[in-house]
Amino acid sequence: MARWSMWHKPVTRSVSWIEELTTSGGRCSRSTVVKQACSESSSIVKPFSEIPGLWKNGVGNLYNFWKLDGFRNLHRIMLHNFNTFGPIYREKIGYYESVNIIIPEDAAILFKAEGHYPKRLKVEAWTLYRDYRNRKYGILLKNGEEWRSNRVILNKEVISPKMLGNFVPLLDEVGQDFVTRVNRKIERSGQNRWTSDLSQELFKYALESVSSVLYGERLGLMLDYIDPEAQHFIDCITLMFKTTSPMLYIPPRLLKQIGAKVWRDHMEAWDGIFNQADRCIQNIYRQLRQETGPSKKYPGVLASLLMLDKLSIEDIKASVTELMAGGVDTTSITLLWTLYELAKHPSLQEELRAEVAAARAAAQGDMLEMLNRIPLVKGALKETLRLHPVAVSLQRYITEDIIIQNYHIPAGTLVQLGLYAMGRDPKVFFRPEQYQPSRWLKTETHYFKSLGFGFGPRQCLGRRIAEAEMQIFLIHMLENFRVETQRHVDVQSTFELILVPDKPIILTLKPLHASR
Ligand code: HEM
Repeated sequence: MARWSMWHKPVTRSVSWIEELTTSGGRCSRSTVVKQACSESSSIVKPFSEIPGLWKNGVGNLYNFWKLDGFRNLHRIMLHNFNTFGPIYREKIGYYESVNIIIPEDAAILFKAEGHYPKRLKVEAWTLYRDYRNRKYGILLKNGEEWRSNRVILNKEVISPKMLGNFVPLLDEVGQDFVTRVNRKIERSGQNRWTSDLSQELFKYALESVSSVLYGERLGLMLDYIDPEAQHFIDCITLMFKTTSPMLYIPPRLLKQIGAKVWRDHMEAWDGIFNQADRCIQNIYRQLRQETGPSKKYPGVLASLLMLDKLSIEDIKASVTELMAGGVDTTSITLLWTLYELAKHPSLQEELRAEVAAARAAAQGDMLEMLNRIPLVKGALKETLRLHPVAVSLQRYITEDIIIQNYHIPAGTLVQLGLYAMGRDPKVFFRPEQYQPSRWLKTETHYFKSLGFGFGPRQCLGRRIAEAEMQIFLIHMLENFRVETQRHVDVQSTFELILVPDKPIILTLKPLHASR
């Protein structure tokens, strides 16, 4: 515990160096200043080898990790390690080696050292699949200059605020259809309510939303009969994530060689994802070639990229597939957690409902305008991502030497910010166990605290789509239904590469208005 109380002192020093660096007119290189600072204060900067942690025996650590069911408990193990070692620790599990940090100010130092081509942990299972099937890497897996040149083009079509006007009407339509679907379920129940594990419904909502933005077309997942291929795609994404986590620690090449089931399942999952994405992409490509004149309607991200003609078709296909795969479990699980929290906090739910009603009245129903008037709804989503982040950690290979918590960390090291641990740390968030969306409205500093979508040029490419999709969903749900949950059901997270609920979340939706 003594370590914890020392946290903030050295951090202030490190940050002021970085501030000095960034305000020095850019003439002095950062590494030079760090080196200078190192030599001036070498008595207090401790070497890399002194960082506390378990990093000397990767195989032994892997065995212990496996005994602790670490493949599913990674987030809890990280939390425990920060409690044991303090705000920085080094670890090696199997062939995976990293330095882990938790303090927002240290995150600022990390991201300042990410370089021009930020690089995350390489997920070898994903690259091995593409190499094996001879498929191109998309934006998620590319690195270096190729990543940057692709990302600059994709940014304009996917994450630029200008695109929101195109995305919102498409997402709004899906949101309205979800309400109709829930009303149908309520009607059929004959009990004026619908109680269910909503996860499958939310997967469909998320896939319908992201596909509608990517392809400018609906897949029809809000209808009673749905295409079995689309359902298969959803199942494949879940399987793909689940089978990735053990392969973070055991080399997938080895598992492939011995024909391990986890590798075979992983291949099957990616095959299903690529096949469905190929079908959607070919369909739009065919339509585009048959079109005669320009259309006023927004054609979707894929068609826009094809018409722009700045990326090769293979690059477009690879990135659109990754956008489609990245756009399902991420938003749907965040929405599920949000509904769960709102069900547990009925008066907060009423506050949000009142905010949405006022926004609807002030914006006269204009959805784009409404999105500017719902700060508490946005706070609720941030709060969900604080307590239930999709990613356990953010990672970067640093491109220059840095000093964190008075330890020297050499360039090339994989440094991870423990997002889950940070969100639950009482030194970072006041009463972290409480779900309080209003904490994000206060003027107190949120410096490097809201990192659910990552940070900087390598942050989540789908962020704009995800945020709009989730805000629109909550607007429609709050306007139409009251969400309730069974009392005393405590749901935790489990690690399946992304964090997911460890048991079904059963929710009851009750209509606010009598059916017409
Ligand atoms: C609640 C929803 C979501 C969360 C919390 C989330 C979170 C993240 C995080 C933490 C990263 C890594 C960022 C970094 O390293 O700094 C990421 C990357 C990425 N996300 Fe998301 N994501 C969400 C939804 C989506 C959606 C809807 C899409 C697609 C439409 C998407 C596509 C991507 C892609 C392509 C990348 C890789 C970008 C790159 O490497 O340049 N995500 N996401």
